This record gives sequence, C-alpha cells and structure tokens, in this order.
Amino acid sequence: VVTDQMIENDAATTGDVLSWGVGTEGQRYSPLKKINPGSIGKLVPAWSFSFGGEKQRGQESQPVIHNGKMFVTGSYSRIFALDAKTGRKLWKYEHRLPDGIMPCCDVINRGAALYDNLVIFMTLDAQIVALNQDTGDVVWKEKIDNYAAGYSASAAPIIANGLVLTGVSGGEFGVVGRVEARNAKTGALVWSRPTVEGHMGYTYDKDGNPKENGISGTTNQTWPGDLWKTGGAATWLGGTYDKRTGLAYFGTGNPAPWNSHLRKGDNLFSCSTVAIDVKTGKIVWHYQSTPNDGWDFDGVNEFVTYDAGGGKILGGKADRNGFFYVLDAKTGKLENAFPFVKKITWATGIDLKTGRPNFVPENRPGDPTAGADGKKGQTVFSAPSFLGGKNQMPMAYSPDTKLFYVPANEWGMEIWNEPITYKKGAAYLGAGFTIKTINDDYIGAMRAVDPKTGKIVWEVKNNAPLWGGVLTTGGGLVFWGTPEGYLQAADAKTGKVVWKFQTGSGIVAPPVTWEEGGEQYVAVVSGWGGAVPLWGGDVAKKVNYLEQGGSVWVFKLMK
Ligand SMILES: O=C(O)c1cc(C(=O)O)c2c(n1)C(=O)C(=O)c1cc(C(=O)O)[nH]c1-2
Repeated sequence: VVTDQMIENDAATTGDVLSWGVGTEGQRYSPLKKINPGSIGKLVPAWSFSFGGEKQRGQESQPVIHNGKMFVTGSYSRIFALDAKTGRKLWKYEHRLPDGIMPCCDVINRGAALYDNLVIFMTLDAQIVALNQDTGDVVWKEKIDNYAAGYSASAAPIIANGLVLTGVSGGEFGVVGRVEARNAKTGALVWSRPTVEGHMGYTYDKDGNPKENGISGTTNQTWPGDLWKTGGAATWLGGTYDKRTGLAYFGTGNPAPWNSHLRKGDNLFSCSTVAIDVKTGKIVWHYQSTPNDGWDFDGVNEFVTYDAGGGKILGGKADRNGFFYVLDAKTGKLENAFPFVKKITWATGIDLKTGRPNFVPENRPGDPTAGADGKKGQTVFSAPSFLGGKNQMPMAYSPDTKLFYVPANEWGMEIWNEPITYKKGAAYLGAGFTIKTINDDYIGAMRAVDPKTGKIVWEVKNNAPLWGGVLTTGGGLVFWGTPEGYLQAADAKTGKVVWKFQTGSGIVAPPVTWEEGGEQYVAVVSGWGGAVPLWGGDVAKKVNYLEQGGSVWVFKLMK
C-alpha cells in the first residue's frame, strides 16, 4: 500500500512514480542515470497500449506507477491499470458521463493520485472517484459540484498528510474557484477553501457538518458589487505540496468575466498563487501575478519548490502571462521576476519592490461602454495570447543543473471586450478573440531558464505550440513531447537533441521514468488535443493536419 511517507519520498525513490509532478513538489526530476546522453541511442519501445474507444483525443495524462502497475487516465474520464513491464491490461474503469458536461478545453484528464490501496481521479462531471488498485472496483465516489452550473474537473489530485487535495474547473462559466481536502481513505470532506475573496471557508466534522473557518481574504473589497459571487479563479490545474513548508500551492485562473472593465479592482485571488496550510485549510500567503486580468492570463501554472541553499526554499512559476516568478515558498516574498517569452505587450516588467506589474494601459482591451453603441470595445493586439506563454504543460527543475525546463510558446491575439451578464451554466466571457502567430518558423520553444539570473541558457524551437510537460533526470537529460508526435530528449546542459521517437499522434502529456528489475523505463501518453485545436484561431488552422489519438508508449534500453 502507498503511505504518506512513500509519497513524501517520491522524488527520491526510483522504483515508482506516486504523484503528479513526480514528487508533490512538482520538480519532475528523477535521479535515474542509466539512460543518459551516452546510452540513449539504444532507447527503444518496450510496449504500447491503445486506449481504444471511438473518441480519441486530448490525452494529457501523467501515468503513476506502483508495485509493477501503471495507472493512466484517458480522455472522457477513463482510467486503465496496466502491467508496467508488459503493457498487459489489468482492468479499465469508464466513468459514466451525463450529456450536459461543460469542459471548456477538451475532454481531458491529467492523471490520478495513489494512496493506500486506492487510485483516485477526478471526472469531467466534477466528481472524484477512488478505485481499488488491484480490482478497479469503486471504493468511494463523491460529487465535487454541479456540472450543470459549469463545474468540471481535469486535474490530477495530489496527496498531502493523508488528505486528497483537489481544485475545480469552470472559470469560463463564472464558478467560484476553491481547493478541497478530503480524507483520502474515505472521501469525507475535511476542509474547503474558496479562492475568490469574500467567500467563507469551512472545516467539516466526522458527520460532515460544516463549521465556518474564516472568509477568504478580508471582504469582497477587491471586487465591485456582486461580481465576486461568480468570480471564477478556478484552481483547474491542481496543486503542488512541499512537506518542508506544510503548504499546498494552488494557482488560480482568470477572474470572470473576461471583460475587466466590469470588475475594477484587483479581483483577489484570481491569477494568483495561493499557499494553503493543509492542517488548517487557511491561506497563509498569496501572490497575484495579474491583478485585474483583462487577457485570460490564468495564473494556474504549477508552483515548483526547490532547495536554494542556506535553508531557503524557493518556488518557481512560469506564468501564463509570460513572466517567470521566483518566490520564497514559506512567505510568498517575491525574489525575482523576468520574462521567459520574447514578446510581452501588456506590461513592461514586474516591480520587484511592490510585486506588481508595470501595466501598459493602452494594450488592455478597450471598454465597450466607451464606444458609440456600447457593444464592442477597442480591439488590441496582445502577447502572449490567452493560451499563454505557458499553459497546462508542466515544467521541470533539475537540482543538478539548477535550471528550470520550460515549455514556452510565442504567440499573440487580437482581443476585444463586449457586454455580458451572468447566466448560470452559460459561457461568461464578454470578450472575443483570434489567436495569431508571431513567427513563421516556430511557436513552441523548450527553454532552459536560470531562476537566479533570468537568463535563457538554451532553447529548442518547435514549429507547433508545445503542449506536453517535461521530465529531467540524473542522467543529464530533458524529455518532452511535441504536437508533431515526437518524444524527444536533449542534453540538460546544452540543449542538444540526442534522441527522438515518433509516437503516431501529438503529445500533450508529461513523460515519467522509473526502474524495475534493474532496467530504467520511460513512459509518455500520446494523443493530440486540448485547447489548441479548439481555441487556437490561426494557430489551430496552421496545425489542423495533426491527427488525434490515444496510447501509452513505454521505452527501455535495448540489451
Ligand atoms: O478557467 C478554467 O476553469 C479553465 C479550465 C481548463 C481545464 O480544466 O482544462 C482550462 C482553462 N481554463 C484554460 O483557460 C485553458 O487555456 C486550458 C487549456 C487546457 C488544456 O487542457 O489544453 N485546459 C484549460
């Protein structure tokens, strides 16, 4: 069975992968060395497994591995248990989805959590399901929220102190973002913490009775009128956890609606990192990267903690808004901030004293009420696009090179605002947009970023936008997938691509590695989809030749 101690040591132990993030800190670093720039020429497929079904698309799942079994989620809220050595299917669970689900950005799922003898994942109709690892039987199942009001779930849960921590999706429908903690063995709620200022948090007793646990923030003073009641700030990418701070770090999405003129103020805690004490369910600190967001710059990106020496634990975050932030993981104090993409139009930089962006006011989409008919505000060109300098694809950090490996994208958008009022279960944007390319030859760029200096040490450009996550290893490699279908590896120090393999569909998921029987394995899920083909405008047209799919690939060194 999987214990708290095993989860806390996940990053250091090489025989399994227990958490999304390859360790709840989210470094996606494995000490394994057998596969390295010298040996990787012999890396070949060991097996592949197809998710089957008629609807193959948007496979963003990170597999977890324990006790010789791989647990991997597929599109449409499916999960498979496979023999990790051979790929033989052990069992499959297909969640029954109602017709009315409203995921904004494809029918995706990013993975499962392991605890005790359970494998736990969330579903597109905003439920959380715990299955027996051996049989696939449902042990407990809970409703997180109402899918008909726009709630859904796409993230992988994480485990901290016996609690399963989850966020919600639905920022485009005016839901209220929150983080919830449940007893991982039973599914019983322990606390819930809203991420929109003004909402009450709760703890729950053994019988499920709620007890008030303080309003998030002070009051709703960073929102005008009643807008905080449908304020978005969805915690849709899930979180990370560092046992040294006892804090869980969740990023929060865009404030709702997109039209920022309707909600003058900072709109806390949208587009922020919130650090929550898992024992109390209270927000210990927050840092807002885009106050009064007007570009859909969800600040959900993973906050990855690392030992910076001298007793300092820092966290790095490559924000959708194009800036990379380094914060003290205990206090939230801003240590450094710099751009990790080349073109940023909405701000000239981040003031390191106040922590606030220096906005470029004329590059905010215009207020519709300023125009003659009040129907459409002035259109602006903005970079990054709303799909971000980085989106859902998680980066990696190597304690060897002390570099972050960031899957970045260079693109822009035309964006304008329109009037909008909230209607339950309807899209709540008040904006229109078209995504545009900036460069002909590339959109994606895998970048090695030095958090101390802000320098990009190397980059590998990619024609299509990068949408899969990253893995780095003690063998001195960086692995990532491309929409063009390649899983590839580069030397972590130089960026020289030393290996690639065509998986047959676009990769939008993060790779993992583990060892069994003295052999090192690498796995990645392949299956093009996610937000780009749905919302990518000119970029979606540019890459519409890419084929969808759904399979897991596993590699090992040829003997
Ligand atoms: O505000 C939200 O609740 C929400 C949820 C999700 C999601 O759950 O996948 C995405 C987004 N927003 C979003 O803005 C976005 O760009 C996005 C891309 C993807 C993806 O998986 O490709 N999901 C989401």
